[in-house]
Amino acid sequence: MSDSAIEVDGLRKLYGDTVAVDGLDLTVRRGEIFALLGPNGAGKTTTVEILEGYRRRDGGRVSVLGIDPAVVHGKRGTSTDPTARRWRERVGIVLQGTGEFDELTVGEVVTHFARFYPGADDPARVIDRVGLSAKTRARTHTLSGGQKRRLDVALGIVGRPELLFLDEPTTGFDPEARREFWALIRDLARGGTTVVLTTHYLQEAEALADRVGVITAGRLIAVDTPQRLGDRDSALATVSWRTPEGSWESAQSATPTALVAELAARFGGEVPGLTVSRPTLEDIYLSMITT
Ligand SMILES: Nc1ncnc2c1ncn2[C@@H]1O[C@H](COP(=O)(O)OP(=O)(O)OP(=O)(O)O)[C@@H](O)[C@H]1O
Repeated sequence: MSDSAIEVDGLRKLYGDTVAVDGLDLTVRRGEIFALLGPNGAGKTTTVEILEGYRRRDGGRVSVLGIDPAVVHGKRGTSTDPTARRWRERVGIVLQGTGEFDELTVGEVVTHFARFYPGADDPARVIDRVGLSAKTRARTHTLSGGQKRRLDVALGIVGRPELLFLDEPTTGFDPEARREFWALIRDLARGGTTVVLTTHYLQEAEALADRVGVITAGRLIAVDTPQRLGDRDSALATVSWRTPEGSWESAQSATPTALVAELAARFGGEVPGLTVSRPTLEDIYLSMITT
């Protein structure tokens, strides 16, 4: 079995004259959490939808769990085509916001979706994992925005997928729900699930991803761990402190430890208001997409 869950080589997608994806190369390893970052319109959703078998491509080579998703395009999980059916059973998808199923309750919807998968998880357990147990009997149209999103996630994982796609999964979540969601995703990854997510929350990418990829104008311009992206780990540190007169000073340094030692000697001990910081993932990301 290949080490890669996803292999993409020279992917291209046009909408009329618009080049949405322009020769994109990407490898996602089995078992990793991979975050795709990029500005609005960069081509993330188009790329992910091609990988999910929901959109046709115009060029390039794509393999997802060993299958070209073009083969399953237009064939649903209930399809009689055995290749399409088996592949769809192995892939979980959380699209950008659905979460409403007329008069059905949360419990009914999750139980209904579970029937599509031979190895489905227990619906009650899944509802509990996404923090919706108290809403099991609630009709889906009565859920809040964040609760509908949790239901989307429940439907994405109820089939116990090998590979899970999450498109902006925590939009509308409150901070506590977001942290609970991160714990759930880490738990799935520990259990061997490969996770590909798109997000505009850099903090989310940093908290979750083993590697991040930055897409601009339909190309992948950088791939690395959140800690090393754009040489972040070797970027200059900013040291700030308060002077005896009460004003603030700061200096950039490649050797912040030495600078702090020097300041400590100068102050004869504690340095007032001392902070040492490196560029955040957001700083690095913004410098990448604006150059
Ligand atoms: N169905 C479509 N028809 C025509 N153009 C489209 C279609 N879908 C996307 N595009 C265009 O393709 C480009 C890439 O869009 P895409 O939705 O993949 O970007 P994205 O990175 O997911 O953006 P966002 O962060 O806003 O979700 C954009 O220029 C968009 O306008």
